[in-house]
Amino acid sequence: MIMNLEQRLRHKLATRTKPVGSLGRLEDIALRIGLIQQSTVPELHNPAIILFAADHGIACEGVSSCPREITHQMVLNFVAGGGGINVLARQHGIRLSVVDAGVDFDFEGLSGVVDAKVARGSNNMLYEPAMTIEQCERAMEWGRQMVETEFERGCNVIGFGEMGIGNSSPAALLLHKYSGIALEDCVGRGAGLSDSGLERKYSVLKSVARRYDVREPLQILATFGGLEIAMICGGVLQARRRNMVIIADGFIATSGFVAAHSMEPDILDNTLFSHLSHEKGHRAMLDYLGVEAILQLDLRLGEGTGVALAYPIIRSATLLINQMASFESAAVAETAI
Ligand SMILES: Cc1cc2ncn([C@H]3O[C@H](COP(=O)(O)O)[C@@H](O)[C@H]3O)c2cc1C
Ligand SMILES: O=C(O)c1cccnc1
Repeated sequence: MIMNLEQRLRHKLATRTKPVGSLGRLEDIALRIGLIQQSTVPELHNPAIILFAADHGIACEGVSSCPREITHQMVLNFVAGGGGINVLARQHGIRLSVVDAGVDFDFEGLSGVVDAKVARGSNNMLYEPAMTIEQCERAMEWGRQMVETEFERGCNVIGFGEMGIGNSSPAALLLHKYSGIALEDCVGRGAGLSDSGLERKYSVLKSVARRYDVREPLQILATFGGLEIAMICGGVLQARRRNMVIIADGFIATSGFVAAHSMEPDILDNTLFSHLSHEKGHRAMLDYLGVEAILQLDLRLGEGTGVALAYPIIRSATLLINQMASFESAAVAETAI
């Protein structure tokens, strides 16, 4: 009998020295990566996380519990190696690039920050679209270029992180606009809003949502998105083109995947979803995409931290399918199961 690739992968998993199916979702992950790479010996090389940072015009409407300056202060912290993502990327041997997608601060050529600044933050979408179409396209192009650089370095597994005070607002609006899910179910506390802060955020975002009637995917992204989210969107599209394994992070980064999915639904074939965030709309977001997350740790940080935490598990899946003995090679009786 001639088996197709999926059948061969399933057969390989079923004949490793373990009860059938006992590696649970790790088997699904191995299967997925095998299908992406069209190989029964899938391998991950040179893992990378690209962290895109940007400011947001909407942040001055009191939609975040934090002041805008934290965006650039955190970028400096990432460069110094002190962010949560720095710790996790170091721990797991993941290359981290930090990109100024549109921070309202002059880093003056600081080494360790890629200068991709399209603007000093997005516009306040309460009054005008967050980005012009041209800015949005430029941001997407930067995302593509950053991924291309990683591809040229031999990277075949990539994740995206974000930093940008106020960016849970564009993420909520993008989910609402692309999916049609009620805005109320998309808006959460972000970095830590109080009850009254959450009410204010919802009322501001309701005004924004009503202000524009745009339906075309790129227009939605330009109107309601942010520069770092547009870069993630462009990056995801390029990573799919280069047939990489793509790892999605939390609510905010995944909004870039929702945008990419609206332009090219096939990105889902290459994507693994690292974790279910504590942020309110994330479960609805994953349900909308029809996917399940690997981890559930109540993280609500972003930065790519979920990607870094899920990576060793994803890698384990490839090591297991490649390195475990088969019943035959180890002379273990298959009937033992
Ligand atoms: C110190 C600090 C570090 C962070 N790292 C990521 N975020 C996260 O929180 C922000 C989104 O939440 P909101 O929309 O409520 O502003 C983003 O910067 C996100 O990356 C942080 C937030 C803070 C305060
Ligand atoms: O899930 C996320 O990406 C998230 C949630 C809250 C704050 N920052 C990021």
